Amino acid sequence: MWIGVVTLFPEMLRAVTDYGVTGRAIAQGRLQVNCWNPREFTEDRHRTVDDRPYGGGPGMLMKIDPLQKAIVTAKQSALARDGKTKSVPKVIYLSPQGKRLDQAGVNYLAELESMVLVAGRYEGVDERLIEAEVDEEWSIGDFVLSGGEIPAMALIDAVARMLPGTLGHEDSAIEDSFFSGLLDCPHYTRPEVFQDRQVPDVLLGGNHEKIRQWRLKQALGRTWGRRPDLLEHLTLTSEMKRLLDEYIREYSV
Ligand SMILES: NC(=O)c1ccc(NCc2ccccc2)nc1
Repeated sequence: MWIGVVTLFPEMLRAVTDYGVTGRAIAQGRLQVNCWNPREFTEDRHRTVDDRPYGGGPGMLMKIDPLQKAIVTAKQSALARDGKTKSVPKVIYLSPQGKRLDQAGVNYLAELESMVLVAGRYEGVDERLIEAEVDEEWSIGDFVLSGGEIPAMALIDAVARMLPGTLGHEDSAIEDSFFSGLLDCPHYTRPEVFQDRQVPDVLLGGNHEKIRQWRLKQALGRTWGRRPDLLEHLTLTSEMKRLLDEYIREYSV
């Protein structure tokens, strides 16, 4: 997948390009991340990228012209890259006003061939730039950050995990609770006893079917207890209903 990022702080993207699962996906050629800095597209002596809002009020907005030039250049670069037929990259703006990102949204974005992520700074951008250049607006949560770079990197990371060949153990994405719509089950590793706390016996037993059922029951129970709203959107199999009932009965004793 080809991802362009329009940002005033391209160095921040090293957090995903130089480390971990995302860094490996890039090293293995499964993911490309390129940055374009609006400041490189300014034409004034002071390389101005922000301006005051019409109507007054606190803070500044990103200037339209340098931002638009950066977005257009990123899109052209996506289309000019060598290789097979290319679709025009989707331009995505990260903002608190966007659609809430969840795993379903990540799965949808992971299917795209390319995208340009626009990381806003200051109080955001001129609405006419959004109308003229942005295809989709997404939010990683109901809170305001000082810039869209961290949301952009969160999106890149979540999408990169879904690319084929990224997760060594293919099942881990599928077992990812959010992939299944449930919260994750508890996890344990050595030592067997930590501060008098034991690892659940079933996990030491080696009976994979019992372990699968225990993990599913724990995931269902935790979702029921911590995020009942997630359960509302799920169709439970008869096995899931049985396991959740067991959990609730044990929980209520
Ligand atoms: N919740 C998010 O995804 C998010 C995205 C960006 C951001 N800060 C930059 C910005 C501020 C105001 C308007 C547009 C962009 N903060 C949070």
